[in-house]
Amino acid sequence: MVTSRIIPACSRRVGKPGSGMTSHQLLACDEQLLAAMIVVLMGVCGCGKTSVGQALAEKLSWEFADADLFHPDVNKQKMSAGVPLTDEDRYPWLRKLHSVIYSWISEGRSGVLACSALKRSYRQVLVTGKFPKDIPTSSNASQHIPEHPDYCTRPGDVLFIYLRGSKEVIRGRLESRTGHFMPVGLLDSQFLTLEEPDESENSVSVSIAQPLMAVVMDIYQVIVGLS
Ligand SMILES: Nc1ncnc2c1ncn2[C@@H]1O[C@H](COP(=O)(O)OP(=O)(O)OP(=O)(O)O)[C@@H](O)[C@H]1O
Ligand SMILES: O=C(O)[C@H](O)[C@@H](O)[C@H](O)[C@H](O)CO
Repeated sequence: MVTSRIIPACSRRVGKPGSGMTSHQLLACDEQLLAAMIVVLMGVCGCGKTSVGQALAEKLSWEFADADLFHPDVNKQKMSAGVPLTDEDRYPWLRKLHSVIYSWISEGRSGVLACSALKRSYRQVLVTGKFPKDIPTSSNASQHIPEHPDYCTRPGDVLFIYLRGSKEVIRGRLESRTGHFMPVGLLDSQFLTLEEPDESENSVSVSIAQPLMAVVMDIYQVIVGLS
């Protein structure tokens, strides 16, 4: 169930789901009306970003990327060892994910990105590609990846879908999950780090306390409503 909805700043048309045409083909038909749309499924570990994201992207015939595949090994080793990531660990990773978003947009392809994006500042890096001003100059994040001043998306290009659930429900799902590097023990720190998106961000909150395909359909209806 969608409980709070924040309408994106910029209304848009996207490739009609189920039309049989890719968003790229539709863009070629009418460049004025159609634009790529990026949906970021965000939330704490185990909220369903990957499962929901894969099913949603398949239903829409959109691109899909899982942010976990973009972590450097050192980040995964840290999480596997039960140590939460820091801002410095996350910023270069978020910048890489911004590049994924930007390449989809610049090629007129709509896409779904599964990414925790726990803090507001992380979501800003995803959207703008720029690090916050207060990042320490000594940080790995600012040293390893150069700034791209004109490398940003437009308002409304990126819609955040916050997969909202209780710690109890998510803990239960994580305890049943197998073959994943993320330990259940990091769930508390994920909730502590989480800054839920507010009215100032292009965001929609969706309850995950329902079957997987019901979550997917809630999000699908939001997207159809924007097209
Ligand atoms: N709505 C749902 N109902 C029941 N089980 C679900 C639902 N959504 C996801 N799951 C299950 O919960 C577990 C966690 O889901 P998933 O791995 O997709 O979460 P995630 O947010 O991508 O996690 P992480 O951030 O750790 O990669 C999986 O075992 C998945 O099958
Ligand atoms: O920001 C973070 O702490 C990370 O992205 C984590 O959320 C993990 O990548 C994910 O949850 C494990 O799969």
